[in-house]
Amino acid sequence: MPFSLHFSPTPLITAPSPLSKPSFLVPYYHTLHAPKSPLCSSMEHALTHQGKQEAFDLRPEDSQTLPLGLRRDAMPSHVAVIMDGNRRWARLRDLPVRSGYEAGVESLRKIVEICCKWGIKVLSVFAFSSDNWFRPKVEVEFLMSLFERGMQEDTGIFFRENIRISVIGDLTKLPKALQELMVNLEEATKNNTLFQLIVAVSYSGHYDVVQACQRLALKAKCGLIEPSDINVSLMEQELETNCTEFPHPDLLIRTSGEFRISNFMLWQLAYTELYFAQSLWPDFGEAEFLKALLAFQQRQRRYGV
Ligand SMILES: CC(C)=CCC/C(C)=C/CC/C(C)=C/COP(=O)(O)OP(=O)(O)O
Repeated sequence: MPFSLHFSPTPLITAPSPLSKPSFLVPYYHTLHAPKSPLCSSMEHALTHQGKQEAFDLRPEDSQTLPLGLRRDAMPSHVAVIMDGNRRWARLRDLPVRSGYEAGVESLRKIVEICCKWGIKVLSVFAFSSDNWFRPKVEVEFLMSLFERGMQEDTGIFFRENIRISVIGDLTKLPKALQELMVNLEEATKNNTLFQLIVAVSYSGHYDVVQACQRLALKAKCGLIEPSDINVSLMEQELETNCTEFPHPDLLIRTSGEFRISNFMLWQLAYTELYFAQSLWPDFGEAEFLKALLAFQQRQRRYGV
C-alpha cells in the first residue's frame, strides 16, 4: 500500500508564545530549542533502513475485510485503553516484572495494527500514570527505557504506515532524552493521517483538568478572555486531548478484571462506553478486541437525551 512520508529530518519548531503553555511547563519547552538531538538521527536511520518490524499488511480501508459481524459504519473513532495486568501476567509465569511490560508492548503493537486495519482513527493508551512515579525506582527506570526503546524501534513503522504519534501528560518529569524523542516524534508525524496513537505518560485526568484551568487562568490574567467566557468549549481547547480531531473516546477498554477508571481522561470520558475485559493486557489480542468492539456496537448511546 502506498504511504505518505511527511517527515522532515530537522523538524521546524517555532518558539511558543508565553501563553501556549503555563509557566510550569516552560522547562519542557526549553528542550524544543536544544540542538538537533541524536534521537532525530535515529529517526533518519529508521527511515533509510528497514525498522525492526515488518510493515503492516495494510490495504486501502475499503478493501479490508472486517471480521464477521463487525460493522464499519458503527466503528468507534477513538478507543482508549487502560493496559492493566502486565505485572500479574509476569508473576503468574514466574517471570520478572519487566517481561510483563515487554509482553505489554507486544500486545499494544498488535492492537495498533488492528486499529489501522479496521479503520479506528485514534487509540489512546494509559502507559504511565502520575501515580506510577511512586512505584519502585528500578521499575520506573525500566518503564522509561522501555518507552524510549519502543518508540525508537517503531519509528520506521510510524512513517511507513502514516501513523501520527501524540504524547500527553506532564513530560517535564521524564528523562530529557525521552522528552526529546517524544517531542521530535510528535512533530515529525503530526501530518500523518491514517491513524493516531496517543500515549498518556505521567498523565492523570486530574493533571489534565488542572493544567487546562491554569492555562485559562493565565489567559484571563493577561486579559485575553473574561472569566465568564470560560465554557466547555474553551476548556476542551486547553485539555491535552486538543491534539486530536476526536478528543472524546467512544469506547474505553480496561483489562485485567478491574472495574475502575483510575484517573484516566476524566473529562473526556463523560459519554464514553465502558468495557471491562478479564484478560491481562499481554493476553489481550485480536479475539478479545473484537469482542469489545462487537459489544460496543450493540450499545445504544443516548448522551442523556
Ligand atoms: C512504548 C509504550 C507506549 C509502551 C507501553 C508499555 C506498557 C504496557 C505500559 C503499561 C504500564 C502500566 C503501569 C500498566 C498497569 O498495569 P500493571 O503493569 O501495573 O499491572 P498489575 O496491575 O498486574 O500490577
